[in-house]
Amino acid sequence: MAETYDNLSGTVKIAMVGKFTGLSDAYLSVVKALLHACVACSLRPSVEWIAASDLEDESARTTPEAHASAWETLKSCACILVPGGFGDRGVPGMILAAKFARENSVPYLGICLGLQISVIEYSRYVLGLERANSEEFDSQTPHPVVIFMPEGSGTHMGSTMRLGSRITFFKNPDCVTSKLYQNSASVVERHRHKYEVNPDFIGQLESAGLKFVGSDESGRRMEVLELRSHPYYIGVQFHPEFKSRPGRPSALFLGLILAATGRLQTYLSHLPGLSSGTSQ
Ligand SMILES: NC(=O)CC[C@H](N)C(=O)O
Repeated sequence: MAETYDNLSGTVKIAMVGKFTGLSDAYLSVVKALLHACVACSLRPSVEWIAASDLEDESARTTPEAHASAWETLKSCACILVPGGFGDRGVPGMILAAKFARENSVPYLGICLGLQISVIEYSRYVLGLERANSEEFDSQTPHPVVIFMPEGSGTHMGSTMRLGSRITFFKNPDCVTSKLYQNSASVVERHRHKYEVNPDFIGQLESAGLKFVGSDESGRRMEVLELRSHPYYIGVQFHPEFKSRPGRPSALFLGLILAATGRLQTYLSHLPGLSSGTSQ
């Protein structure tokens, strides 16, 4: 691995947009997953850490230099990743980053909170539901597009969090996510969340172009979203970074880096045929 790393030629700039307050190893797995995916593409990752709050309009008034620099960095990156997180700090900035990615065809991967951010962004700016939000950030929102999961975790005692390995079924084998998981019909990935997409808004969001291509076995809990009219815009409720390994990069991180470097379509066209199996 070390030898391979030394021989990497190019660099790919990845914008990581998150809360980033204080020291945290919460993003370590994400950084490693990016490394695994980049090495598989013979590239070095250059991770640009962008504090989401610096992207917010408020920051233009209070800390104009940080605001300008955050936007300059975001615009210089080949792809954008919004990782998981809890709490409302930086959420408006993450929404702006997702909007920027969507409107400018910049490859985007939203993980857990990052998926929920995409749903809020799309609801506000495409459906026109100005105050759409997650109940986590605004319990009074008139448009709760992300809601608290009523049952929490039934199988993991003592926790309101939905945790651990669970299966996601792809509704349509033609979606980019299923293809990246080697054309699997389903995939097992790890979870860690309390909120989920509100099923009452799925119809509206899908009619407006945001497709929910993967769900749990009930079909009501959304696990994967894609924007078809975009080179790579994927949100996942699970955490694909936890199962990424050197030499066996996570499919969605690989997809992000391939899209960022203009190689995704070629890669997808060389995949094996449809399988009815589960990707582990
Ligand atoms: N791990 C996460 O990103 C969690 C997202 C969100 N805070 C939730 O609880 O659902």
